Amino acid sequence: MQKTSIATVCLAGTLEEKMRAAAEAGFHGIEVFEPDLVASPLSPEQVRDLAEELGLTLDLYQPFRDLEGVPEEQFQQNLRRLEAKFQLMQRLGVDLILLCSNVGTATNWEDPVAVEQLRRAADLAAEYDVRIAYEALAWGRFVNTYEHSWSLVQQADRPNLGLCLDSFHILSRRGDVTGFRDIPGEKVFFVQMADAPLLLMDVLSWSRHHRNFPGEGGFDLVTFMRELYATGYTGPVSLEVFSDVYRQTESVRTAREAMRSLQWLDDAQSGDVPARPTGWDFAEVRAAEPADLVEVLTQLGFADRGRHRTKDVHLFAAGDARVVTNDRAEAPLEHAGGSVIASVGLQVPDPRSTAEHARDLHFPKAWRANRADEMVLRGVQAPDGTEVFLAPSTAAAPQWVGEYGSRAEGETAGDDLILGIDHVNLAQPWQWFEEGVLFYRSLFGLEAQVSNDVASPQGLVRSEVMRTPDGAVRIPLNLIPHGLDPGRSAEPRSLSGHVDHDELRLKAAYPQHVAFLSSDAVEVARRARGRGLRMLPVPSNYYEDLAARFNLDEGFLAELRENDVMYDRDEGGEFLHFYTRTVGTVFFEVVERRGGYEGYGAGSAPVRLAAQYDLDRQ
Ligand SMILES: O=C(O)c1ccc(O)c(O)c1
Ligand SMILES: [Mg+2]
Repeated sequence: MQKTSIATVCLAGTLEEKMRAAAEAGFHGIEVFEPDLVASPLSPEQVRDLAEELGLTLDLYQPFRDLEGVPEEQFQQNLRRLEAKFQLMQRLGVDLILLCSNVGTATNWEDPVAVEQLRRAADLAAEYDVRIAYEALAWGRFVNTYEHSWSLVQQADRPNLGLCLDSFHILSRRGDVTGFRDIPGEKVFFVQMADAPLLLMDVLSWSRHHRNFPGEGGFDLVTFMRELYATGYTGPVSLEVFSDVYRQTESVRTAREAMRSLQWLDDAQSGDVPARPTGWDFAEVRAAEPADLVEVLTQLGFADRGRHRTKDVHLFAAGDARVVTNDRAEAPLEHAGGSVIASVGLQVPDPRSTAEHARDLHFPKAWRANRADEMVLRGVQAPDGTEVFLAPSTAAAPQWVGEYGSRAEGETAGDDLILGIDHVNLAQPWQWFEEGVLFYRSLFGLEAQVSNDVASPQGLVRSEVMRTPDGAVRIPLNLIPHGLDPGRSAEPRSLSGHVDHDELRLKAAYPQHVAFLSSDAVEVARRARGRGLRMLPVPSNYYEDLAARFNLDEGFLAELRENDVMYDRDEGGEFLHFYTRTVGTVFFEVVERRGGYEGYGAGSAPVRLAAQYDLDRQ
């Protein structure tokens, strides 16, 4: 990897805390963001000494604003302002300054005037051995593309005047990065990387609030890096992320996430794609009231495959869907009145190499005590605390199934209409949503489907599905809005080691679910009702709306309505699904996909959330 750097604006805390966090995470250097310095009690000399002590280089001083394209008198004032910064930079020991394209004070723009002023600024900088990196802000008044900034830099023709390429400014405007080929690498003085969710909003607000780290958003940063390296650029790759989330989360954790994002980008850019999971091995649900869980699973058609030889857990199975449940009430869950998807098992081609990859990315390990004669699954902890176990890909029943019960395998198969796990929906505390996206992308090569917002009575739930291209593994991540946040603070979770009791308790406060794939959802619902299952009730208004939206056969509609089964249709095919009552905070869904339907029942999620909210309050 090339030299790594991070802008202090990415991190929470004081300048000193930011610097310590960057060093702790292993960054080579930092960009000093001016407002952080101005607000710091440290003198420039002390900042310089602290950097040296921490082993950090000070790579860039930024930003300098609104210099060019102004009337001469104003320009002279700007030069004085600039010179003061050069003097400051000498005290800091920084020799590169970032100059943003003018966003306000330039009024009668003419390229030649700006060129001449950039040239004069560069000549002044040369007296201080300073270099200037000119950055086209996406909302620059006249210069807002890198092509334009490059044209001005070329015309100004000074060795100490070059470009800063910032992925956000370029990709937010759908810039064409193949144009980098026209720029010699040595004229790129600095590179700032940021990702962002693909939002439709003005670029300034998008940039100032919603940037995130590479791999957490929707930009094609892989192509960006390839084109950048093709110029021969060898300078630092720096992160510059303005984020409402990361400004308030623990800085060491954020810095580690930032470093991981660069590792992912480096791997991805060199064509290194992680081995993808081939399917679900199991889901583990723990409840304060395990008997309730057992009841719902049994009613759904799951067979009790017995207790584990040595642990207080039970296996329930139907088709290839396997759910492990706790036998005894767990104190922390009881306290929260909840339940939790404690872990999931993913089948991967080579668990050992996925585990090694997890270690390289510094994801904490998940541990389970095992006896010598038991199959050991390697595990890793997702940012939300969910443990993800790595099982070998297999078409047959996994080997560990033999550790349960005494009955011969296959004797109690469960309902034959249930085929396997379709998806596992994991609620994400707001401060770790982005980390969740990078976790599944960097470790498992999952891809993010376009996100959407789902209305709930307690706020908007942002939902983003991480999935394998073939759909074998789908993990919708739901960002829990503040209204639903049970008072969880942004306190750092332990960065290594086991999910502790507090962790479990907090996680148990969020609704999560496991969805099973079936070949006939209406029939599964009918049978389950026959066994006494309480479904999530669907209001009559929903079916009237369905009738209006789709020209459904009367009999079919009645069948859906009688069984509380919901319906959706798109170009690909049809979707039928229903939800069970909630046990603590976990519930189950049964889905049927007809044709090439790839969604999750858009339109039904708000109805589900409202129904659950209603039940919760009864
Ligand atoms: O939002 C800004 O003003 C701003 C400042 C400096 C940068 O490097 C940048 O990308 C944006
Ligand atoms: Mg920038």
